Amino acid sequence: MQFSSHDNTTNANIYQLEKNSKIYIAGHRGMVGSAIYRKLQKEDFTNIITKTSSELDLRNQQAVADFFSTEQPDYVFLAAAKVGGIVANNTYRADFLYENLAIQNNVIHQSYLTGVKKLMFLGSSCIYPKLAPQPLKEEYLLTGLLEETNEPYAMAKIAGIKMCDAYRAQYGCNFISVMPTNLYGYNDNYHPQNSHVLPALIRRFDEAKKSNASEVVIWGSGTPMREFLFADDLAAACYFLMQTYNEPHLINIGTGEDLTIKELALTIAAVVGYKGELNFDSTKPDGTPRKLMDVSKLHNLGWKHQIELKEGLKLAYQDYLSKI
Ligand SMILES: NC(=O)C1=CN([C@@H]2O[C@H](COP(=O)(O)OP(=O)(O)OC[C@H]3O[C@@H](n4cnc5c(N)ncnc54)[C@H](OP(=O)(O)O)[C@@H]3O)[C@@H](O)[C@H]2O)C=CC1
Ligand SMILES: C[C@H]1O[C@H](OP(=O)(O)OP(=O)(O)OC[C@H]2O[C@@H](n3cnc4c(=O)[nH]c(N)nc43)[C@H](O)[C@@H]2O)[C@@H](O)[C@@H](O)C1=O
Repeated sequence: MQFSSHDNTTNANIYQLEKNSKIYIAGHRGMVGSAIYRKLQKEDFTNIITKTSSELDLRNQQAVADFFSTEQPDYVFLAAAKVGGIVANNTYRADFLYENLAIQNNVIHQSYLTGVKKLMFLGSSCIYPKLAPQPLKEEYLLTGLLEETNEPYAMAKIAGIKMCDAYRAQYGCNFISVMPTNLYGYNDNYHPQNSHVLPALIRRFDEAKKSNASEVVIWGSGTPMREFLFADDLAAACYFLMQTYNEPHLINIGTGEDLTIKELALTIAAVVGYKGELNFDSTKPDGTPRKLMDVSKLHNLGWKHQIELKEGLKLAYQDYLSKI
């Protein structure tokens, strides 16, 4: 193992993923983790290890230490987290901060102790300042105040980025941080209150269509802008970066295209086949006015998304229908 200087530059040993490398996907039943699992299976990886949260609670320091010292994974995708939409983030503020810090502290530290060759930490676009210039460049991290509704979650994610960088700088660990934009896809969370906007509206429009409701409630003003990436595209980007990217700091993953929440609602209504009216509920928070990712760093490395929003929405709606 090489020792690094304190300037956070890349001094970690670089290894190549092998088809029989032991790969731990933390959070493999979630939307992102299951997409990464599918991708690795498709690429013929033969030694993927997984645990559900009831088999291994990643908040439990001793349990995580025992797991890592027994299993000794070579590579780790850290896709386990407490995740939710704007109201869940704002309501369960303590849980979002505590649980995410605990999970990432345990997994990152034990990965260091057991000599994991490379770890990928998944952050989120909410780490950027609420009113940062658009599109969001990686260097805008910590240049302004965060959006209030998800500040605890964002603080945990920022700590995760800094932790990966600190372990790289002090111990030469090849731990990388990727920042996905808002995601959707198979195995999404369709909870009426706690989910993100896209799955929430798929459900609400589908229920309204089936009950012949004359209107559908959309939270907030409908004017905030969001960018959406299909989770299987995200998994492909994670796989690409796990093979090719070995730098400190962070890298954005997104499409580089966004739309208003009203436009999103109208697009989902068309995919679902709902023909009634939209009713905007101004008692609900808007959150950040816009968070469009600058994806030039990722594009320059040679990766671009494949699944456009309309196509992804059809796939997500089919998945929703297959599960209700
Ligand atoms: N969804 C989105 O729009 C975005 C997500 N991200 C990031 O991507 C990552 C994955 O998110 P996503 O797939 O959507 O989330 P999900 O809620 O779909 O999945 C989260 C997974 O984490 C696991 N998990 C949660 N708590 C624990 C725990 N205490 N111990 C062990 N496992 C636990 C769950 O395991 P189990 O099923 O076994 O209970 C679950 O499978 C997160 O880091 C998130 O911050 C980033 C940007 C946007
Ligand atoms: C991924 C990202 O997700 C969260 O941030 P967010 O982007 O604000 O997430 P959201 O999907 O919940 O909302 C997007 C917009 O949509 C509006 N909106 C309309 N109607 C519904 C609705 O029915 N549900 C929800 N949730 N939002 C709705 C809502 O009012 C807001 O203006 C972070 O907390 C954090 O978790 C994070 O990193």
